[in-house]
Amino acid sequence: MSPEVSAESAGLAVRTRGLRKVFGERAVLDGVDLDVRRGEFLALLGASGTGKTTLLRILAGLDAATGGTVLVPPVRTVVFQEPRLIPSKRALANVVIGQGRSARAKGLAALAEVGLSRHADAWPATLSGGEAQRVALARALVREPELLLLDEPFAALDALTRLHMQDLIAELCARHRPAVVLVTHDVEEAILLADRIAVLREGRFVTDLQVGIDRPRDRTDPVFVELRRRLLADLGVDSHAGTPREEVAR
Ligand SMILES: Nc1ncnc2c1ncn2[C@@H]1O[C@H](COP(=O)(O)OP(=O)(O)OP(=O)(O)O)[C@@H](O)[C@H]1O
Repeated sequence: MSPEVSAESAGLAVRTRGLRKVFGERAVLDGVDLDVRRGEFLALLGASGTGKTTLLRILAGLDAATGGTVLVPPVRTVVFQEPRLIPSKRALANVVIGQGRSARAKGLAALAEVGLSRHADAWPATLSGGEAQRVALARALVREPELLLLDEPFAALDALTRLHMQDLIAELCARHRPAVVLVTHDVEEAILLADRIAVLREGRFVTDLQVGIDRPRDRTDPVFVELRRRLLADLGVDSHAGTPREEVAR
C-alpha cells in the first residue's frame, strides 16, 4: 500500500488506521491507530526492536506498510540519528539541495536559525557532530514541513551538545509549529519536548498520554518525576534501580 498523501480532515497531520508491517513471520506493527494533530509534538517511546523506526519510515514514505491506511501531509522531512550530509557540498548547498537557486536566502536564514551563519561555506568534514546535525535540521526546516520526523536525532551526540540540541528543537518547533514525531529512547527527552507521549509494545500502543506540564519544563517538578516513573514502568524498567525488572528479580 502506498501512503495516501493528504490529511486535511479534522486538523490532523497524521492519521493511521489498522497499520500493519510484517517482516517474515513477525508483525512488527500490528494494527496501529495513530492521530497527530497539526502542530502537535508527539514522542514515540518503546524498547529496542518494537517498531518505532519502522513506523517513522512508513510515515516518511521510505517504506510501504503491509496493510492499513496512512494519511500524511505532502511536505514532510526527516532528521536521522546521523546527519547524512553530502561530503562534496558545502553546508549551505546541503541545506538547499533540490530547492533551486532562489532558495539561497531561505537556506541562509535556516542556517542562522540553527546558529550556523558563519559556517555556510564549511565542508561537512570540518563540522563537529553537533554542527553537522544542526545543518541537517536546517535542511529539514527550510522545506517548511507540515510534518517533521525525528529518528533519535540526538542519540549520537555528547551529553552537553544533546541538551543544547533539545533546547534548539523546542525553540524551533515552538516558532514553526510543524507536527513532530520524535522517536527516542530517552524518557526525559520525551517529557521535556513533547505535548504527547506514546509507548509502543508488541506492535501496538500501550500508553498514549498528554504531558500537560507548562514550558519551560523542570526535570525536578514532581509531575515530571511521576511521569518519568510511570513511563519507565511502562517500558519495563525500574526507575530506582535503572535496570530491567527481570534483572532486578533474578
Ligand atoms: N528491513 C527489515 N527486514 C527485516 N526485519 C526488519 C527490517 N527492518 C526492521 N526489522 C525488524 O523489525 C523490528 C523493529 O525494528 P525497528 O528498527 O523499527 O525498531 P525500533 O523500535 O526502532 O528499535 P531501536 O529502538 O533498537 O532502534 C526489529 O526486530 C527489526 O529487526
